[in-house]
Amino acid sequence: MGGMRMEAREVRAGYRGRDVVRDVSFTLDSGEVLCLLGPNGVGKTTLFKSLLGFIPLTAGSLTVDGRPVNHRDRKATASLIGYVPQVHEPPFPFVVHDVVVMGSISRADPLSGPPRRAFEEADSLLELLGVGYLRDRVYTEISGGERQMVLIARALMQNPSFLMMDEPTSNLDFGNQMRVLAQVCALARRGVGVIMTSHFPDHAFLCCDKAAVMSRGEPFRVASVDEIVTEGTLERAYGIPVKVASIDVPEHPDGRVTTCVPLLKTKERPCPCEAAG
Ligand SMILES: Nc1ncnc2c1ncn2[C@@H]1O[C@H](COP(=O)(O)OP(=O)(O)OP(=O)(O)O)[C@@H](O)[C@H]1O
Repeated sequence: MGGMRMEAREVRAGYRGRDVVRDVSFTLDSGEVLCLLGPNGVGKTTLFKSLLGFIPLTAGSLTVDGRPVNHRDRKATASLIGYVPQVHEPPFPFVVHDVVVMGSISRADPLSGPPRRAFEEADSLLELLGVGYLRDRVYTEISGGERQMVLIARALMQNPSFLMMDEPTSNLDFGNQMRVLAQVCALARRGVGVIMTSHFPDHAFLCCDKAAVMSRGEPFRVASVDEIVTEGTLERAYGIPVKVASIDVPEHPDGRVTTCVPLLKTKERPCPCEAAG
């Protein structure tokens, strides 16, 4: 893999003639992780849908290594850009291994079905993500965190150069959120370029190289996480006071971590113990 560049230029997209996403430009190189933040309804999923070709661009372009991405060529696009949707429950109780194999469907010959090696690949991807034990379980009967890993394995069946992950940590407990973010880092180390959305600005500091905060009425800008995830940007986007703090953590490889703290007005609430006294 290695050494590819995705470039979005002045992308616009929306629904029924109304642009939701305007003038989105960024570059993403192999091995980079871009975190897309922004309030509910601002257009994160819409941007994903347009970059994945589910809805048309009304202006602008998407290229990889300077060549326009042709979404009509499904096979070629599938190996270029993979997609991990939000965790959902499918209508049928498929076995986990089959859900992963289905990820190879755009590569498959429609008459003969998935190639034999797809079955082995599905096994090794589940192992790689640490969930080999789920292989014969029923997808509807596993937890949200386990489902997320299965959906990542399914997307990786295409061996995509770039991966778009829509809220990969939603509905996950604290531990599983971190396990998924650790997998995002591992994918990037293996050369995959990742774009992920999150509702937690801390996630950008935890595992991303670049960030963008989509905010109504503000231009879209991608830059380093430190440049983008600032108190001013978060306050304007989310409408709450926020402190961005760096704290010393000797156990951390960098010795310091940065975290975003929402400033709730806790002083106005009496402490329960005071009220009791
Ligand atoms: N199929 C659709 N038809 C028309 N409008 C839509 C459609 N899907 C989304 N929208 C509108 O587009 C805007 C952006 O929605 P989108 O789902 O992209 O936001 P989001 O940033 O992903 O939100 P969230 O964080 O809540 O998932 C919203 O105003 C939404 O109502």
